[in-house]
Amino acid sequence: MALKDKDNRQIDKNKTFIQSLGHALDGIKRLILEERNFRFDLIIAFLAICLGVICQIKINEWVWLFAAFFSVIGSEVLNSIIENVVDLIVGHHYDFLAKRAKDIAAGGVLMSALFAVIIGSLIFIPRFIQLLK
Ligand SMILES: Nc1ncnc2c1ncn2[C@@H]1O[C@H](COP(=O)(O)OP(=O)(O)OP(=O)(O)O)[C@@H](O)[C@H]1O
Repeated sequence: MALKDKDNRQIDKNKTFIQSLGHALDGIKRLILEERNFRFDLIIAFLAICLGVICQIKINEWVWLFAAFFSVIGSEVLNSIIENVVDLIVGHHYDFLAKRAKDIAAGGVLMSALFAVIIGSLIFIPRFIQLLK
């Protein structure tokens, strides 16, 4: 068993896979509950999957779609980590380095979102054009 303090707060390493999994699921729950942009990404991903099923996209298109999805999710996760670590270090004070770190992290999210828009457009726009013909 991992060591816990009187308030049941664990600070040492996980001892079992189940324990690690529990904390990882806690992290995902926190992202969903606390990060508005993360929820928005999940909704967009769900709509893209529905559209992919309706349009019967090819296997290589599914691969690109999921690559785009996980690229956005990955950068959102990195962005959240940076925001939390910066807030932990700086607290509620204006700090130029804090601004720089958070703005760069947000820039990373924007770039991966752009990548996802390009992938989505390459897959779906030709099909919409086909439908209009
Ligand atoms: N301690 C700070 N010092 C200086 N600027 C800060 C600080 N905290 C936040 N900022 C600025 O405010 C912006 C918003 O910060 P915040 O922590 O609210 O991110 P956020 O709104 O949660 O980001 P996201 O839109 O990705 O969810 C940052 O991008 C940064 O420009």
